[in-house]
Amino acid sequence: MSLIYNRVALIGLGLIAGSMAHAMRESGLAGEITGHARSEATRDTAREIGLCDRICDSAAEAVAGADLVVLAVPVGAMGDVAAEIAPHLAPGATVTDVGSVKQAVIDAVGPHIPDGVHFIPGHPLAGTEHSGPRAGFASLFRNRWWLLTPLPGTDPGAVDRLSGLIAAMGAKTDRMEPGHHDLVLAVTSHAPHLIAYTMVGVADHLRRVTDEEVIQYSAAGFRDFTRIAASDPTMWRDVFLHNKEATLDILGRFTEELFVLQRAIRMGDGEQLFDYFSRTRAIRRGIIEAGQDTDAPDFGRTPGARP
Ligand SMILES: NC(=O)C1=CN([C@@H]2O[C@H](COP(=O)(O)OP(=O)(O)OC[C@H]3O[C@@H](n4cnc5c(N)ncnc54)[C@H](O)[C@@H]3O)[C@@H](O)[C@H]2O)C=CC1
Ligand SMILES: O=C(O)C(=O)Cc1ccc(O)cc1
Repeated sequence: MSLIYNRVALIGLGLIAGSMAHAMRESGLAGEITGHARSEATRDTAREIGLCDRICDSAAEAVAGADLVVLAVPVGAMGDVAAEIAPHLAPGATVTDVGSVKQAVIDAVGPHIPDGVHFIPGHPLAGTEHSGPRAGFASLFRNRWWLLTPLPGTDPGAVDRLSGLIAAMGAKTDRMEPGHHDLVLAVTSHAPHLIAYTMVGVADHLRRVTDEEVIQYSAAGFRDFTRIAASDPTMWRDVFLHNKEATLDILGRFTEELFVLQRAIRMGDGEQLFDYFSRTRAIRRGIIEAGQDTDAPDFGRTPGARP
């Protein structure tokens, strides 16, 4: 594959920026990659592992002359970073971000973007529970969605160029309205993370009573909860504070459903439980049959594939 941007600046050098650096280097998509992180320790680590071509001590230095700037910091830090880099952005450059929330980032970053610079908010739907400059890997985005939420009137050429970079890193792009993005992600990612955090908290209380049994004998479902609950606390604090309404809406609905099931258990209403679980099983099977879960076992869709 070939060069798409001459100079890419990565602000924030964690899992996502690191994975982008590896993916861009693997395929020669950027002429030069500069990087900056707020903490000296992170910059030192990034230098030590050769994450970028140049690690800069200031964000201003990193973005100077860049034709693509990627904001890869926690959602709550996006506005301050945008204010800091704004006077140093090159005319015609594109600024994108990778934040898990879109409307709040647009509100915080948008006002700082100078005329003649394209701002194209984005969100890769790919990640792990690991963070920091050593966490990134080139294949993170492969076969994953990367949503863009461009504002009306954004230069289509700039959006196509960024989409080209994302596709070259192996991801699939789609476009969405920011408010809709935030609602969809509240259902599919933000509320589930909060539920995982809560469930691990509950088990932690119980563990004191049951002498470590909960963790020792935990089956796969609970292990997944503990993996998710090990995610970066700063990042997730910011997600909930900046997608407050949608997350509270979904958690309200979740609580109502939970009470329905709780009552069915109390009343011994096996039929209601069975019907509910049959519906959710059909939803999961529908997702797999539509080929929308690339991680799922094959279930005989492909002739000759192992089940
Ligand atoms: N971790 C995940 O699974 C995913 C994260 N995201 C989003 O990507 C963004 C980055 O997340 P990760 O790479 O996972 O985080 P990370 O915690 O691995 O890295 C964040 C980096 O930002 C730096 N930083 C923090 N505040 C800063 C500031 N004010 N100025 C400069 N640097 C600063 C930190 O030093 C660190 O290098 C977040 O907005 C997050 O919501 C998006 C998709 C998946
Ligand atoms: O590790 C997991 O299971 C994730 O869900 C990763 C993830 C976290 C945050 C995002 O905004 C997108 C993806």
